Amino acid sequence: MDLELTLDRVAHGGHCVARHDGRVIFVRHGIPGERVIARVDRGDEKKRFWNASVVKVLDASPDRVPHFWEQADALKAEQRETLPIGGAEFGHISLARQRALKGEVFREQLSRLGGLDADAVGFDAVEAVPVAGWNDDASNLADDGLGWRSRVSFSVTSDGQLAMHPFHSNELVTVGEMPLAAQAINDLKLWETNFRGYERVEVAAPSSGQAPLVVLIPRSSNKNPKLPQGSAITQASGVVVIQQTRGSAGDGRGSLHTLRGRSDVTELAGERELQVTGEGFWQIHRGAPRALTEAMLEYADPQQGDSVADLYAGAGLFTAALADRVGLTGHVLSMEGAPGTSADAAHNFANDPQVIVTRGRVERALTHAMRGGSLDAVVLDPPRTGAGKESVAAIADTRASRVAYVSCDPASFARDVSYFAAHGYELRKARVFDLYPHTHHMEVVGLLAKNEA
Ligand SMILES: C[S@@+](CC[C@H](N)C(=O)[O-])C[C@H]1O[C@@H](n2cnc3c(N)ncnc32)[C@H](O)[C@@H]1O
Repeated sequence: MDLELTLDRVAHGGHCVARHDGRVIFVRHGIPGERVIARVDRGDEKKRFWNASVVKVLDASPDRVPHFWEQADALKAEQRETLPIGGAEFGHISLARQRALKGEVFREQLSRLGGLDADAVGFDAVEAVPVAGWNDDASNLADDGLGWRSRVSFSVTSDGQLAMHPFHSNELVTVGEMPLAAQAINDLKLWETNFRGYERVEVAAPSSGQAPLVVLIPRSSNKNPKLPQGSAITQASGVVVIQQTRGSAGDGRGSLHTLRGRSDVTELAGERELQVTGEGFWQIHRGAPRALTEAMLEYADPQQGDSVADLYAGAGLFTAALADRVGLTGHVLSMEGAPGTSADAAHNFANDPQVIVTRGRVERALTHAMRGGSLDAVVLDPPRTGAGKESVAAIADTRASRVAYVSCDPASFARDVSYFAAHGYELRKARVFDLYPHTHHMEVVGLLAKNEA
């Protein structure tokens, strides 16, 4: 069903809100203020909320620009009678307006879920981040929002072609480029290799300049995965297979074996080189490690001799900076839940006596690891779901006076801020970074400080 709609404000998740016959409709691929024809894609008569996607623009916003990627362009997809692939749902909006919309979402989430005014915590505007490695000169880089992804995950069609999914769809659309990905990933031309027998292909282009690592996830029917043939495979620094059981090798519920070359990549964290194995977590945007570390240090403000914790630490991006700041007289508790990634952290800090790498889930392991002791500062960087009540309570029990909270979801961030408030922590400052250009996602860094009664 096609409806003529006037699009109202932006909503979290990459939609504009519209109303029709008393019903709220969440519309993708539009811009607030536009008059459009939108196709309802999830429209059960009984539901109060519908989802729709723009198929024609009647009155365009001055901020509408030609989409940089034909396969993700909703209007071109309509002409081809296909669906646009997901992952670049803001590509039809100027970057300046994308950032303004993300700022509106942050304000709205912080107010609705955290009960706070973004102005009161010094939030001004979403900040652009140059697509540059830690030690690269960023002064002459174009701000076009392309080439930032150092990690990409592709699906595979049953006949072995690389593909991506449209939003909320099981359909697969084959791809022959990924404009958001780093040049090193596009240069591999993975789409020229046949990946029959595999379900997913992930690729990581490390900041050290090593050739990318290819991670293959086989179909459950593929009991004896073989090395695919193609130039992408010979150019990669390594090809590993992750046989999944219920989770992933990162979770310790899968097994990882190497088909060719290396099974890890080397990432740069300032002066340090960190090992990240297989599909272990590393910040996706090439400029994120530096931008987030600097913001985290500004807020956590670790001093020589301090005792601090890096929670949800991954392979140790923030642990590295904290270890250098607190020095040999300080202590860093680096806590990570995924066994493979925690093993990387143990390897990465084997020569730093001030770092204690602990594998465990923060909500259960932090209290045990603290044994009633206290900390000067805590850094946390949980997954999209946020920290949650139990972890926030355990963090509050450390009596840290400063908490630097790094988050990739403004909703779970705002919710957790309200949990922190119940323990006497106040959000004092917040910055928002555009680490996912052309998508609706954003990265928030907040400073929570203990109210001195
Ligand atoms: C957003 S990443 C941050 C990693 C690291 N700070 C970085 O910047 O590279 C979140 C990490 O938390 C881990 N994780 C997820 N849930 C966890 C939990 N309940 N307890 C501990 N770690 C968890 C994930 O495995 C992942 O490595």
